[in-house]
Amino acid sequence: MNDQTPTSVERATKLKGLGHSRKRVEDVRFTQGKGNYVDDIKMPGMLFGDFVRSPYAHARIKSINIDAAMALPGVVAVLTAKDLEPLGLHWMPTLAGDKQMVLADGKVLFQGQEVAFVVADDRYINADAIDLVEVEYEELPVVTDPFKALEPDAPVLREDLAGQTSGAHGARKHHNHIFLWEVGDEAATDEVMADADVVAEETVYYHRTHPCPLETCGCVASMDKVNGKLTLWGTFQAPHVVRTVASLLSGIEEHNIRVVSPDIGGGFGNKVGVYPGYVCSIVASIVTGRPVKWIEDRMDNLMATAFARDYWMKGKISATKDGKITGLHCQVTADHGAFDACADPTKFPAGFMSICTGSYDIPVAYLGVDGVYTNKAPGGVSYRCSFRVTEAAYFIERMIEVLAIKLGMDAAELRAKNFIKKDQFPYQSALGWEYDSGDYHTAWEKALKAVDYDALRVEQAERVEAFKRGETRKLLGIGLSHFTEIVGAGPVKNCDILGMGMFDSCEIRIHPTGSAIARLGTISQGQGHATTFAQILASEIGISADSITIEEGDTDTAPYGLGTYGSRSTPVAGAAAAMAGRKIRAKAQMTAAYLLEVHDGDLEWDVDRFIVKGAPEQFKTMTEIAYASYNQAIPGLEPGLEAVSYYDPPNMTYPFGAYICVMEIDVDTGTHEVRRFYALDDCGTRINPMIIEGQVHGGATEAYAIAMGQELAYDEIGNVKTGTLMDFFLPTSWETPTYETDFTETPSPHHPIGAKGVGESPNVGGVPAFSNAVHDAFRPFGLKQSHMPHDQWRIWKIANDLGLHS
Ligand code: PCD
Ligand SMILES: [Cu+]
Repeated sequence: MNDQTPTSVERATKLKGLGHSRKRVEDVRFTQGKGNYVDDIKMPGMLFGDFVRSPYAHARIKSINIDAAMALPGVVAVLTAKDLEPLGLHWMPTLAGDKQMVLADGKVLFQGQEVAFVVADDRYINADAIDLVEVEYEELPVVTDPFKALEPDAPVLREDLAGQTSGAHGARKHHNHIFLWEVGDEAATDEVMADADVVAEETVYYHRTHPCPLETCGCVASMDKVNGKLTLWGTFQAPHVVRTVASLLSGIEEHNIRVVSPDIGGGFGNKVGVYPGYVCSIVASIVTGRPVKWIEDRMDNLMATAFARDYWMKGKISATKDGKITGLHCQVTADHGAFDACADPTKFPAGFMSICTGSYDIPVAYLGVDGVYTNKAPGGVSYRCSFRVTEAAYFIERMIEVLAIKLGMDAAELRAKNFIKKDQFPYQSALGWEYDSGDYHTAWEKALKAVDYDALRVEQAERVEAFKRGETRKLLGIGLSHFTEIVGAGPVKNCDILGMGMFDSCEIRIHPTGSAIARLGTISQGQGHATTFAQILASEIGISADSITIEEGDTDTAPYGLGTYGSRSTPVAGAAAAMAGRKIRAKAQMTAAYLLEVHDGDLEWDVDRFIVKGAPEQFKTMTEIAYASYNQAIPGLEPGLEAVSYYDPPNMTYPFGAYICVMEIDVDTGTHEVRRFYALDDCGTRINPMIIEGQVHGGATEAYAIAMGQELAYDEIGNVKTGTLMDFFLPTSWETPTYETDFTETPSPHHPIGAKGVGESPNVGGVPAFSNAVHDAFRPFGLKQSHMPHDQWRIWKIANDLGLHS
């Protein structure tokens, strides 16, 4: 080699592959206002659809009169359940094995429920027409409390299920009961609790909230009657699933349906489910023969689309006197709203709530979850948390704190004492998971050291003394959280959605001049897949990330995949990308061997080329190989250089992290100030450190929102009290704390590049850190448990109840 030849390191740097903080390629378009969102789609002759929604949470519909609305010029159609019934589309299946009304069929079950679909020439006519639809309601008694819903004389919500003693997930014990899901060994757990030295008990409530992405949900449906093709653009987190479901529901053959997710303005789980708006838009387009657009407004989105959480978790945790945890018992009452439309893998009606033993080595455990119907909107989703993992993490991280209080032990020490040890991985949890890898002690020690934990405890103790002497009105809280996530659903053998196995895919096509396009079955909603998937491929196939186009979201071109949620893109589609890349390399090696006139086995891969072993000056670069693949006849090889991989992961990945929040609380006003927030994440091999940092900032901010003020609140008669952004807390830059990010790197042993997901981790770990900080500030004054969100009023109330205002 002469001096001009770049070294391997120089060439690797140029590729911008794994570990490179490559700038997000999608941002050029976004920052210049050149994104292409659903509402940007405009078609000739396009109509607009919008819903008449129920003002009541529970009412019988006595009549619907559409005459006045139809008489308004510009109104093309008004659909009601009666129009959908002959098509069998007035109800639709939910992702959880239940069914849901598309348009109110005889009654309404939550405020904001879709009653009629008005189709008109423009949005303004629509708004007027909605007011002209006359619906006569007869109010029925409302149940918004899941415990009251299970009382013997509670009103019957789902009359359609009358007499059905079992549902999609087993026996129903009451007319408002959906299922009881049980995991673990209850008898053994009870036994351990009975003779334990110490048992701490607490009810932990994780309130109802909402993902509230900046862009609301919407779609454009266009039925081309001439060639029988339906095109559906929409804010879908799982476009292929939408295509399959649309085909099964409508009877239109799947090849005649094209589903496209264009740019999406945030998903956060909200855009996983199937909503009545999609069905009605498709029907309206078929009926009118014109494209129909439906876009929610903010209130529609908050009131009627997928909520998150609403879990009442009754816990018991037992330990020896010196703090070794011996058992965990968790009984959940889960408020699912009017229809069970939770987005979870079929066999997991409470998602991965059974990860609630967290980061700890707990020998026996039991989890029971009762799903309950109430008069609230349907659609429990994993709002930035893989299928109920934030609920699980919040539960265990609160129980640890409660146990520490009971034991009189430091909560950081109690955690360290019970962590699963590094040499215990792969670790079999009492509730059935196999944790693939972890090194919790290292992460925890790093975190405690970074914030100087011991000094903080000293400062806190001094603060309490100063407070008692009347020298200050501010308390100091130290919020600890060590979480274990479970992401990357999932092995097809136990994870499916409506029977569709949860693999994912990547298809790569190398062009003759050595650049490439790759398509995947996932869909970015802001995560930056176009940037990071190209990086995985760059490292695998030796083509610069800048020369690789990544495409997702068009079912006519992308290979089948289950979509993006549950931080599954990196663990599953990312793995498929690496595997497809390796197929490309395997074929490239044969081509290189032919060109260099050596045996395949005499070659070795070196960043972007194959070199002859022992003779590195003889090589063929990927660019040369690409050209030869198309333009030179190579005996025994087909022309072209393409590969596809459908990847069924052997297990999920288990990212983890250590978060610490230091918070000042003003006892008199109930205000708080986050003095410090330290977030250490371990997501295995890091593809793009800068994107990871962005993910942590975003997720921690959503965690902050949820813990400190965000709530989807209802009054007793089922009115949504937080249906606008005036009331529903979305932090602005003004409220958002500053974050310090850090990492350790424990690769997943089964993922081809060792990567684990990270997008949801900061929410999973962040919520307990913020909430524990509030609790910890008041702990010296006797506070054990109080419910989120910790808004100003609730914090003031804690202080008041503890007698700190007198
Ligand atoms: N190791 C690693 C991992 C990861 N990464 C990166 O990061 C991201 C993320 O990833 P993940 O974790 O895998 O995830 P995904 O799948 O992709 O995504 C999903 C997520 O994501 C998150 N984030 C975000 N961001 C934004 N911007 N937007 C949005 O919307 C969102 N969302 C959220 C959510 S909620 Mo669910 O749905 O609830 O279930 S789930 C979720 C991407 O880009 C990747 O590549 C890296 O770099 N490395
Ligand atoms: Cu979740």
